[in-house]
Amino acid sequence: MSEIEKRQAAAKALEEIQSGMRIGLGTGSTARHFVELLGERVADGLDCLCVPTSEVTAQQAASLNIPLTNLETIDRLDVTVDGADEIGPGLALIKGGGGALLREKIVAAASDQMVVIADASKVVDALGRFALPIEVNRFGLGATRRALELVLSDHQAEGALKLRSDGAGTDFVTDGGHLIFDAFFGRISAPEALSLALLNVPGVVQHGLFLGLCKRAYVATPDGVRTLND
Ligand SMILES: O=C[C@H](O)[C@H](O)[C@H](O)COP(=O)(O)O
Repeated sequence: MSEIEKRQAAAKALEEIQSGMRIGLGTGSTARHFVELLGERVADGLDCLCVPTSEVTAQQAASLNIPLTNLETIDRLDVTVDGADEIGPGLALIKGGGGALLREKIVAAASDQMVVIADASKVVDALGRFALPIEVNRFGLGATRRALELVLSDHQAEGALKLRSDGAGTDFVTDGGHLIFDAFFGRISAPEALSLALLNVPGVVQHGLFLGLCKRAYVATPDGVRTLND
């Protein structure tokens, strides 16, 4: 996806933002454009209060003087704008390619609406081509891995579990201090059942299937931005 298309999708989502709104700020290269554009509106006098979904987004937003708060101080958000790794039927999503899935899901669930911004390559007929991130507690990692392997086998995963590395030979650690397994399914035919099975593993903190959360997606194509509704 070109940066131009990411920005076009972000600009479309920005049209939904009105003064006084409480906004969840997503994470990733597409959400980054939204935060940048929101920062311009704030500089022009827009009144808003935002909850970031990662330390990276918090730093970006703070650098743009976007007013930030948290979910202890406020109960609900009007809207969350975030990217996605895959957008499947019914606007079911895979998220967490950047490791922010836990905070992203907490913030999306506390929002009246979740709006996703992406390019057309993210839209799929069935979820699972992108590896599903599964955030796990470090304690009991071997036991969690074995339990997850059973879940993968029950759900006909095409590949193995892979503990995410940070690229420098050490484990990737999330903002919450957890680790991530990436699970290669190929095709997820029963997302709801898979979600429940994963959450049933004691060491699993959260997974990157976002089901029933996204209300609208703005998908940038070379011919313009398409709107998908759930
Ligand atoms: O953990 C990261 C998030 O779920 C991102 O929103 C997702 O990976 C999409 O990122 P990008 O916009 O960079 O493709």
